[in-house]
Amino acid sequence: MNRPPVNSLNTEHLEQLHRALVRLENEKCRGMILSSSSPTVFSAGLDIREMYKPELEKARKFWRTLQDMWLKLYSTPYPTVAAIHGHAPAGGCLLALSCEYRVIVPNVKIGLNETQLGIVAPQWFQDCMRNVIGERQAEKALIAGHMFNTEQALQVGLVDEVAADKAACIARAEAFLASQANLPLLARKTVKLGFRNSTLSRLMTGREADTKIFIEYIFQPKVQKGIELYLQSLSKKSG
Ligand SMILES: CCCCCCCC/C=C\C=C\CC(=O)SCCNC(=O)CCNC(=O)[C@H](O)C(C)(C)COP(=O)(O)OP(=O)(O)OC[C@H]1O[C@@H](n2cnc3c(N)ncnc32)[C@H](O)[C@@H]1OP(=O)(O)O
Repeated sequence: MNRPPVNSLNTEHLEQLHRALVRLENEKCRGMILSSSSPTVFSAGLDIREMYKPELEKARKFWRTLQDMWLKLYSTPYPTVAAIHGHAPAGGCLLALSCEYRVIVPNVKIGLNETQLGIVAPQWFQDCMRNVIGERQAEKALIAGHMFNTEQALQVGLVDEVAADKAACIARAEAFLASQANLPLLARKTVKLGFRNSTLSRLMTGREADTKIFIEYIFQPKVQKGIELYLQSLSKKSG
């Protein structure tokens, strides 16, 4: 990902990611490392500006593009690793959770923090967390909107490994891909999809309902007010 300063996910960036995933699949890619050009941020999650006073059709397109990208990422036939050498809140955490393996560096915060922002992580975000860390830990983390530090993320199983820095993180991600390289492709892909199918189907069969929930939620005046205040707090911080 290379969308400075924080790889926030707007419609255009989501489309780029989606196109890249389609291309990798068409080219029979043998593995992907999802990484960031930023030295300190993996992805800041959804671009909050896409949800602030949007036009209805633009908001719908934004959400459908996010759904398209995630459906592709979660179901890739090739192995995927997230090299998390920077913070990964909310949608950034979703990207990492959607890969098959996660390597993180020290001093990083990762989690589905939506509750803390006064919004609700969509059901499929929650499913991804549950699938990785289990029901009990996911429920606790999501209710609190908890951001895990590196040690906590390792302990709870949100990530698989800690590496010292970006170079080591990429090297460990490559080692994971190498460990998968000799597995029969069809068997590997079938098992992966078997595990992920119910989560994928839940969104695929309820896409329109999911979009409607998103639209109705973000168009509420009190939610818009919350987004406005949050945007102000973010830009004050950097100002
Ligand atoms: C009943 C059922 C209802 C279901 C309803 C479903 C509704 C679901 C709706 C939404 C779901 C949303 C999921 C999300 O992903 S929301 C996004 C959450 N993300 C965050 O909270 C992260 C916010 N950012 C940060 O914490 C930091 O920026 C960090 C990533 C840690 C990086 O810190 P730092 O390096 O110090 O950078 P700055 O904070 O100074 O930021 C630099 C500039 O980038 C802007 N920024 C940051 N994050 C975002 C973002 N997510 N979107 C847009 N812009 C962002 C920030 O304002 C700075 O901009 P500027 O320099 O112009 O001031």
